Amino acid sequence: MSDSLERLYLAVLAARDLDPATSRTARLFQRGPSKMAKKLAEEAIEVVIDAVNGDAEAVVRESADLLYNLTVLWASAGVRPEDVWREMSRREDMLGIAEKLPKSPMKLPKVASPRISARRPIVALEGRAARKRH
Ligand SMILES: N=c1c2ncn([C@@H]3O[C@H](COP(=O)(O)OP(=O)(O)OP(=O)(O)O)[C@@H](O)[C@H]3O)c2ncn1[C@@H]1O[C@H](COP(=O)(O)O)[C@@H](O)[C@H]1O
Repeated sequence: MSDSLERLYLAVLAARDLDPATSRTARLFQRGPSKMAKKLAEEAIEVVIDAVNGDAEAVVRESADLLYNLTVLWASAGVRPEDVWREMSRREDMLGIAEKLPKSPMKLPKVASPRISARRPIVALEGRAARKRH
């Protein structure tokens, strides 16, 4: 999936300077981040509604629209796909999303693999405020 998103991101960057009269992407760049954010939010709501209605095919279509609008907003914000992949890897290295850690401190295996010993100590996060202490 990341390959598809990276190809789309490059296509969005290339379309930024096209004629807004013929390119939706160029039109979104012309109208700015608030319009991009509005479109992204609209697509997210469309995905939610279709999912609640159990319309899997519509969820697929709207998810593609959502990802398109997300890559446009990334480009506008100067965020690259690899920046997001790096953050996702960082979370994966912390044994999954921090909020999902067990409440008690993790007992790491006696013979830790190099990757585990290099990891920061794993602690349960009480909630969002705790996450700010990173
Ligand atoms: N991947 C996409 C892509 N996905 C979705 N969309 C557009 O986003 C729309 C979905 O959002 P909406 O449902 O809100 O669209 P809408 O119902 O027409 O409503 P409005 O946005 O017009 O208000 C679709 O109708 C598509 O026109 C896309 N438009 C462009 N791309 C790619 O972006 C690149 C640049 O294309 P251009 O923008 O055409 O230059 C190319 O690689 C394209 O394949």
